[in-house]
Amino acid sequence: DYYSATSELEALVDVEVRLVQQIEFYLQKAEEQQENIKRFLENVEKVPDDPYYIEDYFENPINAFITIKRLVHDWRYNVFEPVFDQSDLVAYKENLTKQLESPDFKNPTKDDLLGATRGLWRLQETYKLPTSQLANGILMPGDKNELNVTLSASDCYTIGSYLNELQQHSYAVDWLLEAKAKSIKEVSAFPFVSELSILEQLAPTLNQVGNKKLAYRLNTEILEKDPNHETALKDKPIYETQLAWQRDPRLNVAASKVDESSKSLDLYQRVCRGELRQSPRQQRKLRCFYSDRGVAFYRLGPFKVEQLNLDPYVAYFHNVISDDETDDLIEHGMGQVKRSRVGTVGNSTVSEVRTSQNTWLWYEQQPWLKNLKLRLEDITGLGMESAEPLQLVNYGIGGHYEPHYDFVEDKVTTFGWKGNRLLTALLYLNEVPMGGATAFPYLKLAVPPVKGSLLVWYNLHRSLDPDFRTKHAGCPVLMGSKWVCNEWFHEGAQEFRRPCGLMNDNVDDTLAS
Ligand SMILES: O=C(O)CCC(=O)C(=O)O
Ligand SMILES: [Fe+2]
Repeated sequence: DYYSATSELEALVDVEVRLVQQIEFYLQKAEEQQENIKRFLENVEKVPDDPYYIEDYFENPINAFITIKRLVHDWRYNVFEPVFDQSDLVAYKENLTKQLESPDFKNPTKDDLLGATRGLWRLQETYKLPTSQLANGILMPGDKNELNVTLSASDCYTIGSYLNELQQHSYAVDWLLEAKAKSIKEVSAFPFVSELSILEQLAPTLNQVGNKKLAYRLNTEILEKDPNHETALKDKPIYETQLAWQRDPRLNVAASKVDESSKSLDLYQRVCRGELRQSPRQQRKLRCFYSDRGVAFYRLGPFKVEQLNLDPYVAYFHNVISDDETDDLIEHGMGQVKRSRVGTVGNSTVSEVRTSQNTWLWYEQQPWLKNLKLRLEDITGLGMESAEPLQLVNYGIGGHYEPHYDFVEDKVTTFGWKGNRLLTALLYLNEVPMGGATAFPYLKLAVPPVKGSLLVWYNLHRSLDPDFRTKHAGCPVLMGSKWVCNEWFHEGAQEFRRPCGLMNDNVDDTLAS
């Protein structure tokens, strides 16, 4: 699909470039034809229509000839035939169809548009972006919108309609209202959407979200524009009855229940927005320092460590990988990534919980990754015998990964001797202009992506019991795209490197120096 990663999106530009070429070719032909016909008409208009002059005019045999020729010949061959003859158009249509259906020309589908709409909606919900701002191309307060992108009435209308399909009716109302306001202002826009079409969507949606009053008013507006409008006529008495009910307080039952899962989602979104963060008191013991991780090789060029949380231990290692390496990884991923799946091996599905694309890199098959592998081992102090291949991930429009644990419940069937995912090493490969932080809702921690830096944390306690405080998420990408690498170190074969403890809650200090 086109919506879950930006690498695929770039291919769309090619599609459009070719479409532009085709249509330009068509326009050029059509314009040439128009020019010819105009010139022809100018000549015809030179013939006097005043009887007094006509006689004079035809005294000249040449004029007589060209007039007759025009009627016998020119009108037919130079005007009617080219205009009415569709064979040029047929050839053109065939050419275009052939291009659109060729295997290297993947047309985006309705699902892509639904996916992109869902992405926009997710951004709007997570970052609390007002619809009118978003419709005018402003992502964050203070954003200057230098590219001057705005959405037209037709765009807003499409988003509204698709949000209805996605059952997000109250957001749909916002977008349709925006479309309505814009359609009144945009008189000569193309593509054009009529106020009536907008009202036809808007009135029932308002009804659905419980705003009966406005639904009724807009339904009346539809009838003002088209007194015989079938649906509006049918809906009118329904709205009237509902309004009468609403006015009766005995029929007014307000029920608002918030379920557990939406509460947890709300917590995550607040962390993504930066509304919830660690207090200075929580942060007071965090330090930044240089570390060679006990490896002589790094004595002269130590890592820059930034502690982000002490228990469970979460830390940033900065400047771990060079621009050349990040570029190589991204370039490698460009043509390879496929829609990400969630669930266990053999039992995974595509899901809106994780909208991104990814691919796996096996170290044995990619000798150029040898240095990176060594570096990851040195930093973590762990071995890669039981580790997974490197996972390369790309997030597109509104791409995110909802809160989850990296460990699995049934480690024996899933991973055998390799055991559970002990430590996550997350490498950030590019700058993300807005959004895309890695959020730990329980730790009130949102880690912004820093290009070339590595985020590490243990998913398991010293006892190898899962540490549920490590629940984390990839916040939606608000602007740009996000490339990361995941490396999961497993329990297997680490017994001397990270010896087990008897207690769950031994504070982990293996990474802390
Ligand atoms: O993209 C992120 O920031 C987090 C990714 C993640 O948690 C995962 O892939 O398991
Ligand atoms: Fe994760």
